[in-house]
Amino acid sequence: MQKVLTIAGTDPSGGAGAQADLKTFMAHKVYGMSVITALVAQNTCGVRDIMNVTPAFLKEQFDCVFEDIFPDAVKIGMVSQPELIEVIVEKLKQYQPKNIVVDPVMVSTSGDRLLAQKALTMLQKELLPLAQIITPNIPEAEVLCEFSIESKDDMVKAAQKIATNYHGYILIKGGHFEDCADDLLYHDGEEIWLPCVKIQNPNTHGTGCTLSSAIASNLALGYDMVSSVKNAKAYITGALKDGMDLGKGSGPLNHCWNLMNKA
Ligand SMILES: Nc1ncnc2c1ncn2[C@@H]1O[C@H](COP(=O)(O)OP(=O)(O)OP(=O)(O)O)[C@@H](O)[C@H]1O
Ligand SMILES: Cc1ncc(CO)c(N)n1
Repeated sequence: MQKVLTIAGTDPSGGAGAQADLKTFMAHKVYGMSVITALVAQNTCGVRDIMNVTPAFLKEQFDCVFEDIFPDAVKIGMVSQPELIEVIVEKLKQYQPKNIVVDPVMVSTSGDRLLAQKALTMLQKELLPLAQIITPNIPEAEVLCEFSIESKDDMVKAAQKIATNYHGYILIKGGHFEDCADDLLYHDGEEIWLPCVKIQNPNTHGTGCTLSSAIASNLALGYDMVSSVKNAKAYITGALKDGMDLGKGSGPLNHCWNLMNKA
């Protein structure tokens, strides 16, 4: 059984964060584990409050997992404090897991800031270099490349700029564009586009969490990076097409979309 760990914040309404990650792991038939960075009081309408764990408690959780059930892949999501990023960097260097996916979560779908400003430098300088792949959405890619992204050409320029400081795979997600949801996978000067028509579904809470967890699951299952990203894109597209509609805001995804027998 392949084991996958998420290091992330929570969502009590189950659509994003660690809860979405664990559902994604389950749907990929891998064994899911979670190290929690923060308790987040949120739902489909927005974030109300954040309670970060202490660095010491984060360390304990890390050791509990790695001393007992060593993961085949690790996905890192919301970490908003520099002290917590520091612990993650230290522990990843200590344990050296093979497949590391970093979703540089900065702002929630509802527009709430999830990354403290002073944590950004630490994220860019210390955490991103440890990842095999990073998965920024358009606003996050704009922060990393320091110019605004209006088109697919800009996505390529952004990836090229980010690649001057970061040498792993870069997946820039196009979900925030109006007319299409094409994602760009960039590595070593090579561009691979993952085209997708925009699905008319306002319920996109946790799409980024789900995509990065699906990539981690596929890497743990032994797929190479390009296949892992393509499989994950197919998974998120299927979940969006399912059209489940829960909650009063931007609703969550149905992770059972490919498991349910729809007669
Ligand atoms: N309406 C849509 N139709 C098709 N694909 C979409 C749509 N919205 C998002 N996606 C896809 O979902 C994945 C996640 O992208 P998105 O840009 O929404 O991430 P995100 O902003 O980090 O998500 P979140 O912050 O909500 O977790 C990408 O593959 C993107 O192309
Ligand atoms: C805990 C958490 N991580 C990530 C996101 C981004 O959607 C969110 N809303 N909440």
